[in-house]
Amino acid sequence: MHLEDKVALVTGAAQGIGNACAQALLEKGCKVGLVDQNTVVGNESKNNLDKQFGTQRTIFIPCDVSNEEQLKDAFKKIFEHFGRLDIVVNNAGVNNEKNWEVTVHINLISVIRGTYIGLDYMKTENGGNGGAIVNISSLAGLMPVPSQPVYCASKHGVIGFTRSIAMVSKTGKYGVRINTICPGFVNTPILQTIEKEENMGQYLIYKEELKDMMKCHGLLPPSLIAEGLIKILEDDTLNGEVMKITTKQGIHFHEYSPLPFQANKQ
Ligand SMILES: NC(=O)C1=CN([C@@H]2O[C@H](COP(=O)(O)OP(=O)(O)OC[C@H]3O[C@@H](n4cnc5c(N)ncnc54)[C@H](O)[C@@H]3O)[C@@H](O)[C@H]2O)C=CC1
Ligand SMILES: CCCCC/C=C\C=C\C(=O)C/C=C\C/C=C\CCCC(=O)O
Repeated sequence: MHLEDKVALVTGAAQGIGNACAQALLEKGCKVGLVDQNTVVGNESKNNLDKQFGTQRTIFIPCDVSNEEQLKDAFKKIFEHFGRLDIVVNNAGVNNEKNWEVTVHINLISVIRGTYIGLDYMKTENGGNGGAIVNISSLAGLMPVPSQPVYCASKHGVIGFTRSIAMVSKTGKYGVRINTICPGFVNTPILQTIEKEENMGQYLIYKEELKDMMKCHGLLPPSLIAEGLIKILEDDTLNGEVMKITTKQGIHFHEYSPLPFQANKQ
């Protein structure tokens, strides 16, 4: 996809990985709908981006992605404001093992819903222009992490959903590519949650182990995840792929064995 003049919607865009993705999309000439529940930081972010790219290139929509009506309304506002939608980045996420249902709701259910709403706007049979959806998972979506069972489950779910819906999109000729990105530890405010009882609950005892893991593997800059996003968007051959980003290997793809229900077709 050629990114100049395309319109992107990024959830969790106020800070961290979402903000880096918005910045990278703007650098490529996109217009970006910034969606986040944090109105204060969201407005600050928009102001910062306005200084670099001008006031017309972004719109900030306050929205809790786990609220169906708010999420649908955010898509509608961004579509009506810019007149089209080409890219959706379902990035908003939390780490909460205490109030764990919230983690499933934000990290998995809202990603599924964001994908379905995105498809409604972009798929060609609905009169859309086609496009691309990128769902942000985690390396924790590919391996167990003892202190984060629900976070892990939500991220495994994102990968299973994304790979499956990507196949549907291909066979249904939706014209929309759907991929996922799995970063290792990234230097963003979410890492501070491992220090807090309100986030970790019974797993707070693992915080030193997690800190050691971070020290051992190192932290990725959010800009590298944005670089991975741009690679996926610009390469029209990618669909249903799981991009991994680590300090050791940088940007690379997870390799799977052929699927049983595809083997006969090849
Ligand atoms: N930082 C890391 O080490 C890694 C993060 N990830 C994933 O990347 C994504 C982004 O995380 P970070 O930027 O690191 O976290 P962050 O905490 O810095 O940023 C998350 C953003 O999402 C927003 N958000 C949270 N819940 C929301 C909701 N219900 N509605 C709307 N906005 C909401 C927050 O306000 C915040 O602006 C998450 O899905 C996270 O699980 C994946 C791998 C590693
Ligand atoms: C593992 C959860 C930590 C607490 C939640 C806060 C932030 C979330 C971060 C992640 O999603 C971390 C991603 C991966 C952790 C799993 C393995 C680390 C291996 C890193 C590497 O190989 O570079």
